[in-house]
Amino acid sequence: MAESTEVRKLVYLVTGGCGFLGEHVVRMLLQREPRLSELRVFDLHLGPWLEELKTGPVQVTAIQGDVTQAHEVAAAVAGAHVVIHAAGLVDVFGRASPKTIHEVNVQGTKNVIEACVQTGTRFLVYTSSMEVVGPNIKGHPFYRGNEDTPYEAVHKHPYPCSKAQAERLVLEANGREVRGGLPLVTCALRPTGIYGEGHQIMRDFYHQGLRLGGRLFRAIPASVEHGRVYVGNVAWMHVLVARELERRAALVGGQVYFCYDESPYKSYEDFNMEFLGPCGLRLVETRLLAPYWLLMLLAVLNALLQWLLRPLLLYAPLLNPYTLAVANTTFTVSTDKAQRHFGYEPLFSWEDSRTRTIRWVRAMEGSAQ
Ligand SMILES: NC(=O)C1=CN([C@@H]2O[C@H](COP(=O)(O)OP(=O)(O)OC[C@H]3O[C@@H](n4cnc5c(N)ncnc54)[C@H](O)[C@@H]3O)[C@@H](O)[C@H]2O)C=CC1
Ligand SMILES: CC(C)CCC[C@@H](C)[C@H]1CC[C@H]2[C@@H]3[C@H](O)CC4=CC(=O)CC[C@]4(C)[C@H]3CC[C@]12C
Repeated sequence: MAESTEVRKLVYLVTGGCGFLGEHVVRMLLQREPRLSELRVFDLHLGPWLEELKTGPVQVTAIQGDVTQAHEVAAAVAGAHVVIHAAGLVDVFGRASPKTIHEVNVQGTKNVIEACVQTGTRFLVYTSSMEVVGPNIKGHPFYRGNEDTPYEAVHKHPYPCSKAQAERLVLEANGREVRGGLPLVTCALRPTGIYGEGHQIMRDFYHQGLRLGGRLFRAIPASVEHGRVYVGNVAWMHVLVARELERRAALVGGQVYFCYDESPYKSYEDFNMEFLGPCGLRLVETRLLAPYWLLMLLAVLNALLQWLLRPLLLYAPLLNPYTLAVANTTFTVSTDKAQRHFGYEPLFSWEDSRTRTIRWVRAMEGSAQ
């Protein structure tokens, strides 16, 4: 915990505070926000690790709740100075229904905004996503673009649709009068594919590699770049922008920021191998064996099987037409907007991010080494 002579007087609320990103935001706030007096962690499922955080100088309040329930959200928001809204249903695999995704991501966000307005909370940071922009269903590349790069954002999938709608609501709410008469200040952060300690899909790839005798098979051409950002840097960006929302309200309010750091531009699979390689897995070149049309056929078959089996069981593999399209379309960002607007610099270098992630993969049970 950071010791500081600054007065602790601020109350923060982190929704989704027990998720992959949320846990990093919670820990980062405790380490790097010296003005914090109380940290409320709101989630549908509370993690046992929260207990160990309750012994420091900051009051950590765990709130088991559902963002789709307006009264639960309002009770959690009341009296908070800042809300970081990271709760969301991250599902591109067809596990949840489109209705549920909409309820959590859109209605949940509406509830958070209304709670701020009703209770007088003035600062709201929303965790959006690169998916709000793309890749679009036409497969247009977004090559090292920034927040102002023109791009035809066309969505059909429930997840990006819901994130885009929610982001719009948050940005439109900037300037609304909250209880007490002052204006609400909001902004949205758009991470690209987040990686780091706790990343479930990395875990899945690692275990799949172990099952396949230490091998993974290349499905996507190495030339397709996929944007990635380290979870610690995404968390740091949330902490920093939350702090600066008050001081730089006129500049930051109503803005969107991509989350970026020094992670290299690579294909999704080559990037994963930066961590899985040192943990004993290798990527086998099978592009000739698995051309794009064959992968698309498998993806469509998976979607069909999911639909057929739905009455009996949930079949939700990683490969479906949507995930294949996302993985197979270049989408990378190159921007310094967060640096210009609120002084963001990545807290973790690429070497640090890589080392930390490798250490986490190695610590997983059944390591290949
Ligand atoms: N994982 C990624 O690569 C990216 C994630 N994001 C966004 O970051 C945010 C966090 O994502 P992750 O940490 O990856 O996902 P996660 O699934 O690990 O965390 C989401 C958290 O929200 C909670 N939650 C879900 N439904 C809820 C509800 N009805 N009420 C209260 N809490 C609820 C979950 O229990 C979970 O702890 C999400 O908003 C997601 O859209 C954005 C870009 C990339
Ligand atoms: C062998 C397959 C073709 C490889 C499948 C990989 C996919 C599961 C993942 C490739 C790209 C990922 C998405 C991307 O990083 C952007 C995202 C942003 C979010 O806000 C949520 C997660 C995700 C949609 C992420 C999900 C997994 C991939 C589709």
